[in-house]
Amino acid sequence: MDQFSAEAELLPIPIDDGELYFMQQLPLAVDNAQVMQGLLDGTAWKAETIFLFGREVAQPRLSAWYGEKSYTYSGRTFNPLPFTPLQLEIKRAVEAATGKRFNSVLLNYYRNEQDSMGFHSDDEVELGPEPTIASVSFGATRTFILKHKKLPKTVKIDLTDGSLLLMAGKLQHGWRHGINKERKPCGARVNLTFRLI
Ligand SMILES: O=C(O)CCC(=O)C(=O)O
Ligand SMILES: [Fe+2]
Repeated sequence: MDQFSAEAELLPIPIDDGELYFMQQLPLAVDNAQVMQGLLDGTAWKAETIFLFGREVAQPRLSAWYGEKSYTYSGRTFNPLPFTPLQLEIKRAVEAATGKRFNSVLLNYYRNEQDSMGFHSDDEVELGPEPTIASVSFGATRTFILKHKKLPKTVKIDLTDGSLLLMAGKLQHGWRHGINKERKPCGARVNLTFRLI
């Protein structure tokens, strides 16, 4: 992948109440399919549970937390595993592309069209007042949906294989985001959200 090709440009997506940037292809030393396979095989995937109306149910996806600091997410504290070499390589590429630093990553594995992520803001206090979160996707394209908290506004972004989405500024204050189930069958997708705690 050519570092200076148009695909590897981090471009702003105009949005009210926050900052959003998109890069079509994060420049990496190996191709996306190899990275995807490495992440599928080399991650300690877990079916985390959540409490829904007083009942414990499995989240509709698998996930794993890696990095240098423990972290509270959806009211639960995660003790991360140390970064793997592949994660460090992706982190290095993300830091080069964004000029930002990260020390943890949440990985999510959407096995098929039935897997999803509910609407939320990544606004935990550990992330600071204006969290900068870099989201890298591999595998099947899924639609990332942003819903404004106060206004009837929705923004949809196709997160394609190899893409990088950067959320920054007041975005987590103004918006929630999530991934809906798909009606049509689709393959597996892995997403990494790099964060600084
Ligand atoms: O899978 C995605 O693109 C979204 C992930 C996300 O919102 C998160 O990890 O907080
Ligand atoms: Fe999120």
